[in-house]
Amino acid sequence: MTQRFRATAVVLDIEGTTSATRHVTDVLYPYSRRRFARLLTERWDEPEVRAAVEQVRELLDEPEADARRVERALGAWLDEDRKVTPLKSLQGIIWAEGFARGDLTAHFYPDVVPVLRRWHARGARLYVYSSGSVSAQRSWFGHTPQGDLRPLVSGFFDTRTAGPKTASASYRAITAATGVPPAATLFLSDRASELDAAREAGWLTGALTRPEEPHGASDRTAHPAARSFTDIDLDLELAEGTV
Ligand SMILES: CSCCC(=O)C(=O)COP(=O)(O)O
Ligand SMILES: [Mg+2]
Repeated sequence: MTQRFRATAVVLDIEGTTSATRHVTDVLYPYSRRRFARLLTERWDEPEVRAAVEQVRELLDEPEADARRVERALGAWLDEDRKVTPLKSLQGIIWAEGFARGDLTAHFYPDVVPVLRRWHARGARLYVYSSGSVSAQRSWFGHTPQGDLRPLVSGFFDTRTAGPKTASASYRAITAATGVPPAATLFLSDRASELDAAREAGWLTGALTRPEEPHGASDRTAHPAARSFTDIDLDLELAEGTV
């Protein structure tokens, strides 16, 4: 069923929305898991690695946790698919290098890229908000089978720069950064808990209910539901009171 939204900006979730969860869990996750030990031993003193290690120690409440202990924690969080900021930061470092080397390629559902190009050409502003780090998001959009999609995107947000995806304050922080009124901002995600938080911040919401997605919102979600991007009709005429 086609869903019509009057919005000037669209904020995109990645996993389960633009892209297959399986590609993340079956390709990217094992790639990072195999490289954590080396990153933590050989690059322990790099500021980005150190900052993430300190966050891991805080979460564990173990200020002296060494590289082996940190690696074990990262592995456990991966097993549980915990979207924890330091895990995502360290994965982002590893993945950025993997994409740059040509080891990794992103996945986008076939309906997504033509629609994003069309929306962008018509003047919509596109943003990304994912649990994956901004560095991972840039690499993902920069290395797709459909080419480099980064020119389509006006800004990237993650749990470090905006906050947790299930907190309405995070969506308010994104609104402050984009300057686009909440009522003219559409968030597309597969997770009802994220959509609930965006709606609480006054955003428009669209649930992606792709049948092949394991965590996808059900068709009976409280949010307007679309099975693919071709079911989303974006009306770029500015709604009264949104400017
Ligand atoms: C390319 S970003 C890596 C994907 C990832 O690690 C992740 O957790 C995605 O979660 P999302 O918020 O996009 O559902
Ligand atoms: Mg998602």
